[in-house]
Amino acid sequence: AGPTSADLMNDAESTGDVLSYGLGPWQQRFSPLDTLNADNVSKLVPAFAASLGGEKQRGQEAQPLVYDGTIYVTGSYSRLFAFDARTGEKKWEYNARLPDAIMPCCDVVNRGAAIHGDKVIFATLDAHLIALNRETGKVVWNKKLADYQAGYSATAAPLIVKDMVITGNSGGEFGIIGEVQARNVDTGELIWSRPTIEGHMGMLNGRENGVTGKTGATWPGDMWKTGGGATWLGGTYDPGTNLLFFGTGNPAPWNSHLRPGDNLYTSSTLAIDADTGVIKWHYQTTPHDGWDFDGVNEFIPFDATMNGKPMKLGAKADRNGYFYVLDRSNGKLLGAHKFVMETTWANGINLKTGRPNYVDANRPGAPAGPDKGKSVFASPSFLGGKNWMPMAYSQDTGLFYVPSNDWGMDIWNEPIAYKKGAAYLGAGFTIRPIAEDHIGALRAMDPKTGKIVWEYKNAAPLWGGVLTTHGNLVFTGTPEGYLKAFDAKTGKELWKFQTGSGVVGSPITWMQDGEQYVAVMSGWGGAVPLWGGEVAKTFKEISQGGMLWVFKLPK
Ligand SMILES: O=C(O)c1cc(C(=O)O)c2c(n1)C(=O)C(=O)c1cc(C(=O)O)[nH]c1-2
Ligand SMILES: [Ca+2]
Repeated sequence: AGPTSADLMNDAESTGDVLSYGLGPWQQRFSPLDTLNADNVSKLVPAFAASLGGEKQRGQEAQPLVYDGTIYVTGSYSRLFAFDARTGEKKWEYNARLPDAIMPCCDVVNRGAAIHGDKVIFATLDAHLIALNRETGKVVWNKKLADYQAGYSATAAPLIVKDMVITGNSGGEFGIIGEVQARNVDTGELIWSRPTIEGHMGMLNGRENGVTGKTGATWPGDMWKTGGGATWLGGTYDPGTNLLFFGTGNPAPWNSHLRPGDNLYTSSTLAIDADTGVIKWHYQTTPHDGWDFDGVNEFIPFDATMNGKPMKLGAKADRNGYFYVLDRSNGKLLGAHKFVMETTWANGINLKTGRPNYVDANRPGAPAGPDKGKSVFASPSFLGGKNWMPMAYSQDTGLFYVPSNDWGMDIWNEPIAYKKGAAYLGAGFTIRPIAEDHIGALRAMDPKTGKIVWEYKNAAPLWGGVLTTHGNLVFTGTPEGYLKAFDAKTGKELWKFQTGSGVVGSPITWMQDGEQYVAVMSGWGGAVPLWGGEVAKTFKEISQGGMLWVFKLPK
């Protein structure tokens, strides 16, 4: 019959499969396996590889799933594949056959699927949610999430909680309205929805379920009607508090002078009641964002002792360059630490108010008046101190492994008016490196002190997810084509393998036939080659690809 919702909640402990994005509802990306470890990882070799094929090979950001001898993985252009987990032979392929007019902002990516019972489910770039039969790849149901012609799309892996499939949306660069939807996993019918911008109505079981915030409170005039705040990275779930944690993206348009106010609930983390879709608390990382600092980054629950007290915590490495630690039961800020080289837009975060200490001179200038079109240098760049690529938390070392980037940008504002289905930025920009020797930096961060315990610097921006294991290992990929393994305690590089194209996917590990396997997607793409300015030019020689690589120790 396949995995149940209870099996999914147990995914972090069950090592014979990988049932969910992030390896469990907390998405710590921590595996208790240690058959493969810091002493023997240097011997790791490929077991097999499998191509996604297709004429157009682009950004492969997916995390594979493994269940009952099958690897399920999504590919660019909204495709889903089932491969034999022992041989790599293709079992079936589903291609969503997208309309020409889709409007993804940042490449034709997809980050993964979800499985439940006899179904495997994923979201598409034309904003549909599709459930396929796991064995055959045939469509069981197909639901429209939103209107792609208004700029909506979907790139995140769905999350399954209590027989509901929970999705975010994309389109913040087109003035869409961010939303979280919960649907019946068997039928695809909507159970509840929660918009993220104040003034918009939620739904529960076919009835109206409360307006999200008070109209006009933090947005001028009608700006809330096209306010952005996309939930484009999906969410995490804490069974203990029954809270879903969804980050929200940039306010629309980017030009902040057109929308004075905090612009709730953009660039925030929302804690949402899983049963009703009601917002229980929110924490806004960048109030009145003017730099495209989408706050979508994953909020990872973890338990730790702080100031001598055992606490239910959550951490988020934000696009704006600060690493936040909150009490996950109430959203109270406990710590905020810079994790990148520089944050020119703010001098730290005020722990009492929870607000950034803004450096006003480094906000891009107003579109009219004396500061008209004034360009400023800002760091991090709009692609972030950290973008979509998920960090990992080791329950052994107590450290978060954060895939981060050190870079800045020239950014200026322009006038803009909303037009359905058109880009809604009101800003221009060029990204620039800020260090001689690197852009990417994998950083091991102590969440209690904010101390960076070790770092690995990489020439190209890091754009792949991280995995850590009880074998004292940390895995991540590089645009230069390597999957690398590091010692989790010291950061020493222990192993690398050249996959033939940039690695921007998220690695996984599992036990099969008494051996520990590791798998990752290879295939360069995502936002950097499209939006990276000076940086994109430097790395334009990286080859495209679309391969699943699977590794194990020799027998
Ligand atoms: O506001 C949005 O709706 C939205 C969506 C997405 C997306 O769905 O991939 C990205 C962004 N914004 C974004 O700002 C961004 O830097 C970005 C990078 C990537 C990527 O996959 O490489 N997606 C997105
Ligand atoms: Ca965005």
